[in-house]
Amino acid sequence: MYRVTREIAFCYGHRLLNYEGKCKHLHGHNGRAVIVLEAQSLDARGMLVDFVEIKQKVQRWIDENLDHNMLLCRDDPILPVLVEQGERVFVMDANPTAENIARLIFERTADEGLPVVEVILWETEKCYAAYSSPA
Ligand SMILES: Nc1nc2c(c(=O)[nH]1)N=C([C@H](O)[C@H](O)COP(=O)(O)OP(=O)(O)OP(=O)(O)O)CN2
Repeated sequence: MYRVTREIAFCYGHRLLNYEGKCKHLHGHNGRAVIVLEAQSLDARGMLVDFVEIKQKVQRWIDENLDHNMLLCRDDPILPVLVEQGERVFVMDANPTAENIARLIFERTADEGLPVVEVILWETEKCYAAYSSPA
């Protein structure tokens, strides 16, 4: 089995709903997403997937949608205020935890047709969450 990974750094703001702690307030992170692809065989070039293809498909989407953006839950009461002020937001159906951001990037990578098996989202230097293919 072969694996390739590419790391994508991006900055985002968020806050957690239904959470008692400092993360219930608006704050930001320098996050890193690690995209893990897996396959049993290689193409004629000897590659599982060209690292450049991961950049073109996944990093571009992250740059355009998540980077320097506020990731907020659809139910967040501050959402209409920010929209009214012309602020940039990315609306999530779920609470914007590291787990749910990892899943969001996983599903986007799969939608691009890449053989993704895991996405790790480093939210801080010390904490990460991962989402992998259902068994
Ligand atoms: N399982 C999860 N736990 C937490 C999440 C999360 O997404 N999933 N998110 C947060 C906060 O958003 C953020 O990550 C801050 O965490 P915290 O450890 O409190 O902050 P620091 O890394 O700055 O820790 P210090 O010890 O204050 O340096 C919380 N939990």
